[in-house]
Amino acid sequence: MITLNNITKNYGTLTAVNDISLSVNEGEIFGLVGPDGAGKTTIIRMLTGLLSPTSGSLTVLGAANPESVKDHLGYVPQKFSLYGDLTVMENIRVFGSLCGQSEEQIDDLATHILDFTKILPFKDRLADNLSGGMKQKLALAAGLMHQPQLFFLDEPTTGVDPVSRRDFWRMLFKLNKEGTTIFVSTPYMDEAELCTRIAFLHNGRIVSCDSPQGLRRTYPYKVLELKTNDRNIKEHLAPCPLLDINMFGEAYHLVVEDMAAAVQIKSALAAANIAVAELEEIQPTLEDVFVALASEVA
Ligand SMILES: Nc1ncnc2c1ncn2[C@@H]1O[C@H](COP(=O)(O)OP(=O)(O)OP(=O)(O)O)[C@@H](O)[C@H]1O
Repeated sequence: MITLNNITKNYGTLTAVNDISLSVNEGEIFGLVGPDGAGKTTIIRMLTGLLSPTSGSLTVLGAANPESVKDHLGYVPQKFSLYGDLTVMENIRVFGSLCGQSEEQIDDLATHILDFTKILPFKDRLADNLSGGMKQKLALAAGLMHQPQLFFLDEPTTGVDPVSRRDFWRMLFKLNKEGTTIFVSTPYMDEAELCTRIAFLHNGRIVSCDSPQGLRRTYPYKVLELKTNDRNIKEHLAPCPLLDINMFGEAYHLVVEDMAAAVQIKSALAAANIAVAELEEIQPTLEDVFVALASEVA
């Protein structure tokens, strides 16, 4: 469905995408995962034909020029521009008319898609008056007016509340089950978990590409989860052989070479009179994996 061969994109002297190669198969939900500025938007814009690579080659649905297959591609850009002074239905009709369909076809399809994206009850509401989550659903609906074979979504849930994000992903799963291949970028590791395969992007390079389970298997360290209310843990554990400490919600993830470090950690905590609710080995999260991979290449 997609191949990228040694793709580089420079903006002046800045290399935004650096010698990237990957392929995406039909039926996948492929995630491009990385922090702000990693190069996600640039890659999606090259794959949708909006930007040309500086060097390297690519194919999308078998075509070297994505422009030539654009009727089969859907694209929800990161900054989707809705017509705020038009209603939901009017916005959708605009996108339908760009696909060269008759008015009747557009109305039938729009009703079906607005129903699918659960915004049909709001079809007469001005886009400006939609909540953030509903705006994203409208963006998804607009992208679907193409009935795409391959659907690109650039950080579609950034800034959307957790419930709407879950709702949004349910729709992506359903679309995927119905045969649409999905290529989605996200900075969220919980969304990365939902993809069939992900490419971790860091400073324009792919640092690893595999299924979430495969990436976890490559993790070379152990992670101990420490639950405590104390917020000076880094200080107390300074003498211990820790590779890294990161906060995850209310807990700390302590990265260690091997479990022998646990004994030292426990005695350092006891010496500092720290009440520990829990200290146990856990499976590394994708965020643990990403942090380790990113620091290897930094
Ligand atoms: N038109 C441009 N001109 C110059 N630099 C650019 C341009 N577009 C992007 N960049 C730079 O290229 C790098 C990659 O940007 P890109 O938008 O692709 O990353 P991203 O992973 O999508 O991040 P974000 O979520 O912040 O958009 C960044 O350093 C960005 O500042």
